[in-house]
Amino acid sequence: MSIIKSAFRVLRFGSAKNQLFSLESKTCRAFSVCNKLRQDASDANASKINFYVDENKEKGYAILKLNKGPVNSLNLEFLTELNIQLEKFEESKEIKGVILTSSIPNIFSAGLDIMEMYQIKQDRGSQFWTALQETWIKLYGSNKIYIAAINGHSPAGGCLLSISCDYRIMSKGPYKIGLNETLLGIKAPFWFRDTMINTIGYRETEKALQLGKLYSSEEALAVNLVDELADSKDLITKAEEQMSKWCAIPTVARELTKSSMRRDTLSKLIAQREADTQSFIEFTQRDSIQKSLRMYLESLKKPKKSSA
Ligand SMILES: CCCCCCCCCCCCC/C=C/C(=O)SCCNC(=O)CCNC(=O)[C@H](O)C(C)(C)COP(=O)(O)OP(=O)(O)OC[C@H]1O[C@@H](n2cnc3c(N)ncnc32)[C@H](O)[C@@H]1OP(=O)(O)O
Repeated sequence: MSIIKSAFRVLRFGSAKNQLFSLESKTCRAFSVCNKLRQDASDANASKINFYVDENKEKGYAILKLNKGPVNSLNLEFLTELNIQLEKFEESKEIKGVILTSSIPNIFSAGLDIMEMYQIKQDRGSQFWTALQETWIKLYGSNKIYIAAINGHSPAGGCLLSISCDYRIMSKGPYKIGLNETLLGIKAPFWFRDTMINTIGYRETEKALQLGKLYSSEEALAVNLVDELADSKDLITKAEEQMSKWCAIPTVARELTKSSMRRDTLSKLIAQREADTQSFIEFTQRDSIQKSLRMYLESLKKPKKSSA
């Protein structure tokens, strides 16, 4: 816990502001295969391998594979580890860009870990929310090139991760992506909303957020929520091709352009991080919200109907 607390302090008070101003399936063929891979991911998780990093310094980019079974849900510990890794990328002279993907079949990320909000406690809740803010600031405000290779479902916080990147390629298949918070009885935070507006525009975001819409991959492409679709087997190759293209652009000009496009959205949260954290705690502690979260958790835990 003390490691988390010190990392939390570094991340909380460390580089976020400087960073801002310095820059600126296909479905598994058989359930048994899928379950085996899931189990492997869970085993790796038990030994605390929550993500893998594959750095190709010659080509100038890294592949970051989320690996926190079963569904890459974002809890405090995972976010803290991710933030440390994102900081390492940011400081690297050799790495120009990162492909963000998942090693778990059919799942990019299930978003925030609902257990972090259910029966929330002030102390941990604040640390959790601050770590999430930090992840977003680091990703959305990064100087580096981030390409999301979305290999499966990507609801809510999973969608936020991908729309914080510079380019998104999604696997063809029965996958869903979007900000579905209203379906959980909660309102998407303003910085989730604004990142979505910056990606798909105001009107589409207004509809999507009110309805809690989860887009199929084809629908996501049609509204520019993702930039490209790929067969699952080609996803990483396509992301690498795209990365090479982005890496070939003059770095400073690209960074300044990115920074100028994203500065206002980032500044809004940076100016009110503590108030945003407090709102999160107050809002999440409400009885009505806790009731919605409990019902949602129960619905997730219901035994799945056999597809046979
Ligand atoms: C005045 C007020 C102002 C307020 C301002 C601030 C307010 C702030 C409010 C708070 C805002 C928070 C924003 C929230 C963002 C989020 O990200 S919330 C999380 C949303 N995520 C979801 O809805 C996804 C839920 N999961 C799924 O739909 C499916 O699991 C899946 C991803 C499609 C995968 O399906 P499948 O492969 O069939 O796996 P499952 O069997 O469903 O799941 C496996 C186990 O994982 C558990 N699980 C799934 N998702 C989560 C999760 N997000 N958190 C925790 N746990 C999860 C699931 O229960 C299964 O568990 P077991 O049954 O124990 O195996």
